[in-house]
Amino acid sequence: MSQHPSKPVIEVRQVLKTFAGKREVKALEAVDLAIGAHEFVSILGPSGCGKSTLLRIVAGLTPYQGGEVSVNGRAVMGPSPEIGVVFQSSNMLPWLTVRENMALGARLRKLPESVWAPKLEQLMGMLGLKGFEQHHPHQLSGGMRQRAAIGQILALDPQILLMDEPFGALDALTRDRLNVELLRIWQEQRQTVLLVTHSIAEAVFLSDRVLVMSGRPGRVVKEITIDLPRPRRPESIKENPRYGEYIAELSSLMGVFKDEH
Ligand SMILES: Nc1ncnc2c1ncn2[C@@H]1O[C@H](COP(=O)(O)OP(=O)(O)OP(=O)(O)O)[C@@H](O)[C@H]1O
Repeated sequence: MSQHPSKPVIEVRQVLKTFAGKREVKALEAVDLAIGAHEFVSILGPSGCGKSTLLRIVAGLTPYQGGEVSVNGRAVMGPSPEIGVVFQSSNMLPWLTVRENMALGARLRKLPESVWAPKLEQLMGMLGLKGFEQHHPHQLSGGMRQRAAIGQILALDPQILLMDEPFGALDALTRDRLNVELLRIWQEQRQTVLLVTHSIAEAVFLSDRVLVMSGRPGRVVKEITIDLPRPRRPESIKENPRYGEYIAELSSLMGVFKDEH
């Protein structure tokens, strides 16, 4: 399952994860996946099947009990600068401005301002945040806050982007717009992306491949290659008959699994 011809950047083999507690939860069982350089891969699966857990394991934020996880051929032992993680709600500090928040990671890593400042300028433009540099997070719309959160991560130039429902809290229109922006940025910078989403349309629009997980304990049970031309635009892609076929195939697969909680 999930074989990729080039040497994988992210490789997960037979990973097991059980949360201990009053009621033990077996979250993941024998998860396999491999993601090649510059690929955009999405994970779909019923609620509670372990998608976020899997992403956090790859990010080095959550330990696991069995199997192997490697990034660029090295076993994941903890967070690493080559990986940037974007969560559903932005983790910007409310007392800092947008610019200060976006510069924070670079400052903490003690990178010289001459390196990150021009990059920040470019990102502000790309993300439509010009003119909002001195605003505080609460002065931004939800969509802008999430753009700034993505900017915070991109400012660190990660080779790999892990995204957990980054647009899940936004209205449909804003979400569609940010998907277009994300794709534009990815087209330019070609990070290796692993995205967790609940939206079949989002997964099809953005991805090279979509992985479908089973209900808990989650496993990757299906992999669909999205063979749609790039660059993709929402208007033209929806006219492609294959788009509808992928949506239908994934909808029927997702219908098989019940949400678990
Ligand atoms: N820290 C934790 N302690 C105990 N159980 C946990 C913890 N984190 C997650 N779980 C459990 O593990 C299972 C998988 O959770 P996870 O958040 O990875 O699923 P998900 O597929 O991302 O769900 P959703 O789509 O609803 O966000 C769930 O049953 C959840 O309750």
